[in-house]
Amino acid sequence: MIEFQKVTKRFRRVDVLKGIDLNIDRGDRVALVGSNGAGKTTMIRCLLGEYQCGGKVIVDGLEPRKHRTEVLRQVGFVPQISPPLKMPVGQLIRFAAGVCDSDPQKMVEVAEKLGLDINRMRHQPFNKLSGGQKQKLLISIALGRDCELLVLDEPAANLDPEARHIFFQLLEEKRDKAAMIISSHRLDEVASLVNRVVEMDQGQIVLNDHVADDVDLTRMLSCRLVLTRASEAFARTIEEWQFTDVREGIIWEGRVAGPDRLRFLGMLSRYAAILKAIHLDEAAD
Ligand SMILES: Nc1ncnc2c1ncn2[C@@H]1O[C@H](COP(=O)(O)OP(=O)(O)OP(=O)(O)O)[C@@H](O)[C@H]1O
Repeated sequence: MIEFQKVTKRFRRVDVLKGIDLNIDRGDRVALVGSNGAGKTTMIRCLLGEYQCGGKVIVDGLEPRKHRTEVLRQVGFVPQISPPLKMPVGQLIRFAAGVCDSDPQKMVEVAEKLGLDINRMRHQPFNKLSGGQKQKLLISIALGRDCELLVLDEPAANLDPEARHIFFQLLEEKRDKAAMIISSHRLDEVASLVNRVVEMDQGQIVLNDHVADDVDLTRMLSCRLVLTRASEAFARTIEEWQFTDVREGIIWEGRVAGPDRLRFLGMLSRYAAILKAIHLDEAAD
Protein backbone atom coordinates (compact mmCIF):
# COMPACT_ATOMS: atom_id res chain seq x y z
CA MET A 1 0.00 0.00 0.00
CA ILE A 2 2.79 2.41 0.96
CA GLU A 3 6.41 2.11 -0.07
CA PHE A 4 9.33 4.25 0.92
CA GLN A 5 12.34 3.42 -1.22
CA LYS A 6 15.63 4.99 -0.17
CA VAL A 7 13.86 8.22 0.75
CA THR A 8 16.13 11.12 1.60
CA LYS A 9 15.41 14.70 2.62
CA ARG A 10 17.76 17.59 3.28
CA PHE A 11 17.05 20.90 4.94
CA ARG A 12 19.76 23.49 4.53
CA ARG A 13 22.54 20.97 3.96
CA VAL A 14 21.37 18.83 6.88
CA ASP A 15 20.30 15.27 6.06
CA VAL A 16 17.06 14.79 7.92
CA LEU A 17 16.02 11.54 6.24
CA LYS A 18 18.94 9.30 5.35
CA GLY A 19 17.57 6.62 3.03
CA ILE A 20 14.30 5.35 4.47
CA ASP A 21 13.12 1.94 3.26
CA LEU A 22 9.73 0.95 4.60
CA ASN A 23 6.64 -0.92 3.38
CA ILE A 24 3.26 -0.54 4.99
CA ASP A 25 0.45 -2.87 3.97
CA ARG A 26 -3.31 -2.88 4.42
CA GLY A 27 -4.02 -4.11 7.94
CA ASP A 28 -0.84 -2.54 9.32
CA ARG A 29 -1.22 -0.22 12.26
CA VAL A 30 2.12 1.36 12.85
CA ALA A 31 3.32 3.26 15.90
CA LEU A 32 6.01 5.63 14.62
CA VAL A 33 8.25 6.49 17.54
CA GLY A 34 11.55 8.26 18.08
CA SER A 35 13.01 11.18 19.98
CA ASN A 36 12.43 14.84 19.08
CA GLY A 37 13.91 15.69 15.71
CA ALA A 38 14.27 12.04 14.63
CA GLY A 39 12.46 12.75 11.35
CA LYS A 40 8.95 11.38 11.95
CA THR A 41 7.03 14.43 10.80
CA THR A 42 9.34 14.90 7.81
CA MET A 43 8.67 11.32 6.76
CA ILE A 44 4.91 11.87 7.09
CA ARG A 45 5.13 15.08 5.05
CA CYS A 46 6.97 13.17 2.30
CA LEU A 47 4.23 10.56 2.37
CA LEU A 48 1.60 13.27 1.89
CA GLY A 49 3.51 14.81 -1.01
CA GLU A 50 4.21 18.06 0.83
CA TYR A 51 7.96 17.82 0.35
CA GLN A 52 10.15 17.09 -2.62
CA CYS A 53 12.45 14.28 -1.52
CA GLY A 54 15.07 11.90 -2.87
CA GLY A 55 14.21 8.25 -3.56
CA LYS A 56 10.64 7.19 -4.06
CA VAL A 57 7.40 7.30 -2.10
CA ILE A 58 4.48 5.32 -3.51
CA VAL A 59 0.94 5.23 -2.13
CA ASP A 60 -1.29 2.69 -3.84
CA GLY A 61 0.80 2.87 -6.98
CA LEU A 62 0.78 6.68 -7.05
CA GLU A 63 3.54 9.16 -6.30
CA PRO A 64 2.06 11.63 -3.79
CA ARG A 65 4.07 14.53 -5.13
CA LYS A 66 2.57 14.08 -8.61
CA HIS A 67 -0.91 12.92 -7.58
CA ARG A 68 -1.56 14.83 -4.37
CA THR A 69 -5.32 15.16 -4.74
CA GLU A 70 -5.83 11.45 -5.42
CA VAL A 71 -3.52 10.44 -2.58
CA LEU A 72 -5.01 12.89 -0.07
CA ARG A 73 -8.49 11.67 -0.93
CA GLN A 74 -7.52 8.29 0.52
CA VAL A 75 -5.81 9.65 3.62
CA GLY A 76 -7.30 10.96 6.84
CA PHE A 77 -4.58 13.18 8.28
CA VAL A 78 -4.17 14.88 11.65
CA PRO A 79 -1.09 17.13 11.69
CA GLN A 80 1.06 17.75 14.74
CA ILE A 81 0.78 21.52 14.28
CA SER A 82 -2.55 22.91 13.16
CA PRO A 83 -2.50 24.89 9.91
CA PRO A 84 -3.14 28.67 10.24
CA LEU A 85 -6.57 28.57 8.59
CA LYS A 86 -8.90 31.54 8.89
CA MET A 87 -11.89 29.69 7.52
CA PRO A 88 -14.88 29.51 9.91
CA VAL A 89 -15.41 26.10 11.52
CA GLY A 90 -18.68 25.29 9.71
CA GLN A 91 -17.24 26.18 6.33
CA LEU A 92 -14.08 24.18 7.03
CA ILE A 93 -16.11 21.05 7.80
CA ARG A 94 -18.18 21.47 4.61
CA PHE A 95 -15.03 22.09 2.58
CA ALA A 96 -13.19 19.07 4.00
CA ALA A 97 -16.22 16.82 3.51
CA GLY A 98 -16.50 18.01 -0.11
CA VAL A 99 -12.84 17.24 -0.84
CA CYS A 100 -13.17 13.61 0.25
CA ASP A 101 -16.79 13.20 -0.81
CA SER A 102 -18.03 12.53 2.71
CA ASP A 103 -20.99 13.46 4.85
CA PRO A 104 -20.17 16.58 6.95
CA GLN A 105 -22.72 15.47 9.54
CA LYS A 106 -20.51 12.48 10.42
CA MET A 107 -17.63 14.86 11.16
CA VAL A 108 -19.94 16.94 13.35
CA GLU A 109 -20.99 13.80 15.22
CA VAL A 110 -17.36 12.86 15.94
CA ALA A 111 -16.69 16.43 17.09
CA GLU A 112 -19.62 16.24 19.50
CA LYS A 113 -18.34 12.97 20.94
CA LEU A 114 -15.03 14.74 21.58
CA GLY A 115 -16.87 17.53 23.37
CA LEU A 116 -16.96 20.23 20.67
CA ASP A 117 -20.21 22.12 20.21
CA ILE A 118 -19.94 22.75 16.46
CA ASN A 119 -23.26 24.54 16.29
CA ARG A 120 -22.06 27.14 18.77
CA MET A 121 -18.68 27.64 17.13
CA ARG A 122 -19.55 27.29 13.46
CA HIS A 123 -18.93 30.98 12.66
CA GLN A 124 -15.66 31.10 14.62
CA PRO A 125 -12.48 31.23 12.51
CA PHE A 126 -10.40 28.06 12.89
CA ASN A 127 -7.26 29.98 13.89
CA LYS A 128 -9.09 31.56 16.85
CA LEU A 129 -9.81 28.19 18.48
CA SER A 130 -7.70 26.89 21.35
CA GLY A 131 -4.95 24.33 20.60
CA GLY A 132 -7.09 21.48 21.95
CA GLN A 133 -10.20 22.63 20.06
CA LYS A 134 -8.23 22.78 16.80
CA GLN A 135 -6.90 19.30 17.35
CA LYS A 136 -10.36 17.95 18.15
CA LEU A 137 -11.74 19.47 14.98
CA LEU A 138 -8.93 18.06 12.82
CA ILE A 139 -9.47 14.65 14.41
CA SER A 140 -13.21 14.91 13.69
CA ILE A 141 -12.51 15.69 10.04
CA ALA A 142 -10.08 12.75 9.74
CA LEU A 143 -12.20 10.21 11.59
CA GLY A 144 -15.62 11.36 10.40
CA ARG A 145 -14.99 10.00 6.92
CA ASP A 146 -14.16 6.71 5.30
CA CYS A 147 -10.54 6.36 4.24
CA GLU A 148 -8.03 3.63 3.57
CA LEU A 149 -5.23 5.20 5.55
CA LEU A 150 -5.10 7.28 8.72
CA VAL A 151 -1.95 9.29 9.31
CA LEU A 152 -1.88 10.82 12.78
CA ASP A 153 1.05 12.95 13.86
CA GLU A 154 1.00 13.24 17.67
CA PRO A 155 -2.79 13.43 17.50
CA ALA A 156 -3.53 13.34 21.22
CA ALA A 157 -0.87 15.82 22.36
CA ASN A 158 -3.29 18.68 23.10
CA LEU A 159 -6.28 16.68 24.24
CA ASP A 160 -7.65 16.68 27.77
CA PRO A 161 -7.83 13.22 29.43
CA GLU A 162 -11.54 12.74 28.70
CA ALA A 163 -11.12 13.59 24.99
CA ARG A 164 -8.00 11.40 24.83
CA HIS A 165 -9.99 8.45 26.07
CA ILE A 166 -12.80 9.01 23.56
CA PHE A 167 -10.32 9.59 20.75
CA PHE A 168 -8.65 6.20 21.33
CA GLN A 169 -12.07 4.54 21.50
CA LEU A 170 -12.94 6.09 18.12
CA LEU A 171 -9.63 4.88 16.68
CA GLU A 172 -10.35 1.40 18.01
CA GLU A 173 -13.55 1.43 15.92
CA LYS A 174 -11.45 2.15 12.82
CA ARG A 175 -9.00 -0.61 13.67
CA ASP A 176 -10.07 -3.04 10.96
CA LYS A 177 -11.18 -0.44 8.42
CA ALA A 178 -8.04 1.59 7.76
CA ALA A 179 -4.27 1.19 7.87
CA MET A 180 -2.79 3.56 10.45
CA ILE A 181 0.44 5.40 11.03
CA ILE A 182 0.45 7.03 14.44
CA SER A 183 3.40 9.13 15.45
CA SER A 184 3.51 9.23 19.23
CA HIS A 185 5.76 9.74 22.20
CA ARG A 186 3.35 7.69 24.32
CA LEU A 187 3.59 4.13 23.11
CA ASP A 188 1.58 2.97 26.11
CA GLU A 189 -1.41 4.91 24.76
CA VAL A 190 -1.36 3.35 21.31
CA ALA A 191 -0.26 -0.09 22.51
CA SER A 192 -3.63 -1.77 22.15
CA LEU A 193 -4.09 -0.39 18.64
CA VAL A 194 -0.88 -1.10 16.80
CA ASN A 195 0.64 -4.25 15.33
CA ARG A 196 3.92 -2.67 14.25
CA VAL A 197 6.45 -0.41 15.89
CA VAL A 198 8.83 1.61 13.74
CA GLU A 199 11.46 3.62 15.55
CA MET A 200 13.41 6.44 13.95
CA ASP A 201 16.65 7.94 15.13
CA GLN A 202 18.52 10.74 13.38
CA GLY A 203 16.78 10.22 10.04
CA GLN A 204 17.04 6.44 9.97
CA ILE A 205 14.82 3.53 10.88
CA VAL A 206 16.52 1.76 13.75
CA LEU A 207 13.73 -0.64 14.63
CA ASN A 208 11.02 -2.18 12.46
CA ASP A 209 9.14 -4.58 14.64
CA HIS A 210 6.17 -6.59 13.40
CA VAL A 211 4.35 -7.34 16.60
CA ALA A 212 2.08 -10.31 16.01
CA ASP A 213 -1.60 -9.63 16.47
CA ASP A 214 -1.89 -12.58 18.84
CA VAL A 215 0.51 -11.04 21.34
CA ASP A 216 -1.43 -9.27 24.05
CA LEU A 217 -0.15 -5.79 23.36
CA THR A 218 -2.10 -4.15 26.13
CA ARG A 219 -0.09 -6.05 28.73
CA MET A 220 2.52 -4.05 30.59
CA LEU A 221 5.85 -5.59 31.52
CA SER A 222 7.16 -4.94 34.99
CA CYS A 223 10.90 -4.75 34.99
CA ARG A 224 13.77 -4.74 37.48
CA LEU A 225 17.32 -4.03 36.38
CA VAL A 226 20.49 -4.53 38.38
CA LEU A 227 23.72 -2.86 37.28
CA THR A 228 27.32 -3.64 38.17
CA ARG A 229 27.82 0.08 38.91
CA ALA A 230 25.88 3.34 38.72
CA SER A 231 26.14 5.20 35.42
CA GLU A 232 24.96 8.75 34.70
CA ALA A 233 24.32 7.98 31.03
CA PHE A 234 22.22 4.96 31.94
CA ALA A 235 20.33 6.94 34.58
CA ARG A 236 19.44 9.65 32.04
CA THR A 237 18.20 7.07 29.55
CA ILE A 238 16.26 4.91 31.99
CA GLU A 239 14.60 7.95 33.55
CA GLU A 240 13.19 8.73 30.11
CA TRP A 241 11.42 5.38 30.44
CA GLN A 242 9.97 6.60 33.78
CA PHE A 243 11.99 4.05 35.78
CA THR A 244 12.65 4.64 39.47
CA ASP A 245 16.03 4.39 41.16
CA VAL A 246 15.46 1.99 44.06
CA ARG A 247 19.10 1.68 45.22
CA GLU A 248 21.79 4.27 44.54
CA GLY A 249 21.55 4.09 40.76
CA ILE A 250 22.27 0.36 40.83
CA ILE A 251 18.77 -1.10 40.97
CA TRP A 252 16.01 0.34 38.77
CA GLU A 253 12.36 -0.58 38.54
CA GLY A 254 9.65 0.39 36.09
CA ARG A 255 7.06 -0.72 33.60
CA VAL A 256 7.29 -1.11 29.84
CA ALA A 257 4.31 -1.06 27.46
CA GLY A 258 3.75 -4.38 25.64
CA PRO A 259 4.73 -3.42 22.07
CA ASP A 260 7.63 -1.39 23.38
CA ARG A 261 9.50 -4.48 24.60
CA LEU A 262 11.80 -4.83 21.60
CA ARG A 263 12.68 -1.16 21.58
CA PHE A 264 13.32 -1.37 25.31
CA LEU A 265 15.62 -4.37 24.93
CA GLY A 266 17.36 -2.61 22.03
CA MET A 267 18.05 0.35 24.34
CA LEU A 268 19.28 -2.00 27.11
CA SER A 269 21.68 -3.74 24.74
CA ARG A 270 23.67 -0.49 24.57
CA TYR A 271 24.42 -0.94 28.28
CA ALA A 272 25.16 -4.69 28.17
CA ALA A 273 28.57 -4.14 29.77
CA ILE A 274 27.10 -2.79 33.02
CA LEU A 275 23.95 -4.96 33.24
CA LYS A 276 24.11 -7.64 35.87
CA ALA A 277 20.50 -8.81 35.94
CA ILE A 278 17.32 -8.14 33.94
CA HIS A 279 13.98 -9.28 35.22
CA LEU A 280 10.96 -8.81 32.93
CA ASP A 281 7.51 -10.04 33.81
CA GLU A 282 4.05 -9.52 32.36
CA ALA A 283 2.44 -7.35 35.00
CA ALA A 284 -0.68 -8.76 36.63
CA ASP A 285 -3.84 -6.77 35.78
N1 LIG B 1 11.04 23.00 7.32
C1 LIG B 1 12.20 22.70 7.92
N2 LIG B 1 13.31 23.44 7.70
C2 LIG B 1 14.50 23.12 8.28
N3 LIG B 1 14.67 22.06 9.11
C3 LIG B 1 13.59 21.30 9.38
C4 LIG B 1 12.31 21.58 8.81
N4 LIG B 1 11.43 20.65 9.24
C5 LIG B 1 12.14 19.84 10.07
N5 LIG B 1 13.43 20.23 10.14
C6 LIG B 1 14.49 19.56 10.93
O1 LIG B 1 14.44 18.19 10.61
C7 LIG B 1 14.68 17.39 11.76
C8 LIG B 1 13.55 16.38 11.89
O2 LIG B 1 12.38 17.08 12.24
P1 LIG B 1 10.97 16.35 12.37
O3 LIG B 1 9.94 17.39 12.65
O4 LIG B 1 10.75 15.47 11.20
O5 LIG B 1 11.23 15.44 13.66
P2 LIG B 1 10.20 14.61 14.56
O6 LIG B 1 10.77 13.24 14.70
O7 LIG B 1 8.82 14.71 14.01
O8 LIG B 1 10.32 15.36 15.95
P3 LIG B 1 9.23 15.66 17.11
O9 LIG B 1 9.07 14.38 17.90
O10 LIG B 1 9.90 16.71 17.91
O11 LIG B 1 7.97 16.12 16.47
C9 LIG B 1 14.83 18.34 12.92
O12 LIG B 1 16.19 18.50 13.18
C10 LIG B 1 14.22 19.63 12.42
O13 LIG B 1 14.88 20.73 12.97
